[in-house]
Amino acid sequence: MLVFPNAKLNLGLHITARRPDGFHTLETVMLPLPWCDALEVLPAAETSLTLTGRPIPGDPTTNLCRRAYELLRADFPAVPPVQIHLHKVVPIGAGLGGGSADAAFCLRALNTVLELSLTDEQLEAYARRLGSDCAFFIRNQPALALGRGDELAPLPLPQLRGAACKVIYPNLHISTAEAYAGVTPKTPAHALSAALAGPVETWRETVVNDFEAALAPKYPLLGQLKQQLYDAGAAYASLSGSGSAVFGLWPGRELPPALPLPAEYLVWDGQL
Ligand SMILES: C[C@@](CO)(OP(=O)(O)O)[C@H](O)COP(=O)(O)OP(=O)(O)OC[C@H]1O[C@@H](n2ccc(N)nc2=O)[C@H](O)[C@@H]1O
Ligand SMILES: Nc1ncnc2c1ncn2[C@@H]1O[C@H](COP(=O)(O)OP(=O)(O)O)[C@@H](O)[C@H]1O
Repeated sequence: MLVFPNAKLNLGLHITARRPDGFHTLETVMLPLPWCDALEVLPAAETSLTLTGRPIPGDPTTNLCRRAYELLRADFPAVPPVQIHLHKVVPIGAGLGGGSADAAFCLRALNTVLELSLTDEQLEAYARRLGSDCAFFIRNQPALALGRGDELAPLPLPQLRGAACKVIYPNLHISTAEAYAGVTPKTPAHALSAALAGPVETWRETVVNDFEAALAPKYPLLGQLKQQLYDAGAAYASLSGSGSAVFGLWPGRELPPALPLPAEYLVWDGQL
């Protein structure tokens, strides 16, 4: 079975408290971004994971696809071995949730290939054990995320349907744990879902990603890229998640011409 794990964007992100287990509670809205990896899962004589494309840091045995399979095998010891191939496209350490998407799409593909008949609720429970963001990718629809980022409620965003979007990855890996460590949690001035109910043009004043201020002293480049997107006419621009990818939105409009950016940056242009 061949699937295409897509990335996500965060629209606003409030870090509201630090939990005793070291994780943080947050309020964010996530939406699927059609920038995709390719993942194939097939029954096989022996279990294997092969990787092509963008190099993934860390030991392949800790790859989230492998961990997804091991998690299911622990509960279903009779499942046959599988051959997994991941072609990595989405940049890593970008705030685009690429690894989390691979994990969730792998769980979904294994559910089909191994005929486990798990429900979305059950798949979300497995996904949560692999990472805070993973559960989002099981249903893979725009959602308000609370708690550790894994308590999800659908939040349709009709004003963004078909919006033009540009994502810039400035070839900079930001560790999620390090980014959280730099933020002082606080109660948000107003609820994110209320701010997002307004026209996209108002979001510049009302929708905030708390990681931006925390990362600004160390990475002034991120603010400069955001300004470049506004200068190119974006209705809204922001860091995604804990960065380093920055995106701009042009609802109901064409994308601007290519921006002057260093050759080593990756740019995704498309429609939501
Ligand atoms: C910041 C967000 C926003 O959507 O996305 P990314 O920027 O990573 O894409 C997420 O909260 C990232 O979720 P995810 O990438 O799944 O994180 P996890 O693997 O669960 O945790 C990695 C590390 O981040 C910190 N962490 C993560 C989630 C959370 N709610 N509180 C935390 O403090 C912890 O230090 C943890 O050890
Ligand atoms: N399949 C995978 N793809 C990407 N990263 C993976 C994968 N499996 C494990 N990882 C680990 O997860 C970390 C975070 O990956 P990712 O979700 O892409 O980050 P972010 O959401 O911050 O952009 C990486 O540093 C990598 O070591």
